[in-house]
Formats: sequence, C-alpha cells, structure tokens
Amino acid sequence: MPAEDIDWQALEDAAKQAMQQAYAPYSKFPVGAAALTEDGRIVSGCNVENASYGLTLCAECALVGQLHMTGGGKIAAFYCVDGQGNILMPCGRCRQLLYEFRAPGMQLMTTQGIKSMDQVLPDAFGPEHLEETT
Ligand SMILES: O=c1ccn([C@H]2C[C@H](O)[C@@H](CO)O2)c(=O)[nH]1
Ligand SMILES: [Zn+2]
Repeated sequence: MPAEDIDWQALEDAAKQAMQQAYAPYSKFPVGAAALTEDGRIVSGCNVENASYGLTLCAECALVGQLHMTGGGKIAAFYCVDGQGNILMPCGRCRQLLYEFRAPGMQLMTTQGIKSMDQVLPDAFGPEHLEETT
C-alpha cells in the first residue's frame, strides 16, 4: 500500500480505543493494537490477562483473531500503544503473529519511526518453511 494511503492518526486512535478495553489487573499495563488491512479495514485488539499469569494474551493476539473473524486479509500497517498512549513495540511472539498476516511492504509505527516487518523481525520463520522435505 502506498505510504500516503496510510492514515496513521486513525490507527493511533483505534489503538488507544482498544487499549481502553484491556483486561490487565495483574500487570496494570494495558495495551491496545490496531492494524490497517490492505482492503482498508481497521482491526484492533487489547491484552487479556489471566490469574495464571503465563496464559496472558497480548493485544496482538486479539487483533489477529479479529482480523480473521472480520474477513481476513493482510496487514498493511500496524500501531500499538501502552496505557499512556505511547507507541509500544510488539513483543517477539507478537512480531511472529503479525508476520503471518503481513502484506508486502507492511509498515509498523515504532519508537524509532516507521519500520518494515523485515526490520523488526529479520530472517523470520514463515509458512514457506513448512514445505515437505521428504
Ligand atoms: O507486544 C505486547 C507486549 C506486551 N503486551 C501485554 C502483555 C501483558 O498483559 C502486559 C505486560 O507485559 O503487556 C501486549 O499486549 N503486547
Ligand atoms: Zn506480545
């Protein structure tokens, strides 16, 4: 998607709105994530924690679930915020989750400005590595 077609303000707003729905009673660290799909939809998600702490779902987990539930497709741009509304880098696991659904040239808003998927997850493992070897 051409850079000028990405409405970063709309993505930031959607991420902040999603963050308001976070369930984070343990970490007290709410997170909201939003993505623009190639066909122009905005999907989002918040983190959902659990009393069994390690079962916590990151905001990006909810986002990819919503992506698939609302028509699928690929992610052209991504924005994630913490409870202060500041840009948050997706954790390693979430970078992998996002990689699966990346559109060509997918852009991520990061604390260092706009970056590509390849920059935040170089040499990634992906579906292409699952081909039969026998
Ligand atoms: O990419 C990330 C990183 C962290 N968190 C959540 C998980 C946990 O609820 C809280 C503190 O780690 O932030 C996310 O939702 N996404
Ligand atoms: Zn994560």
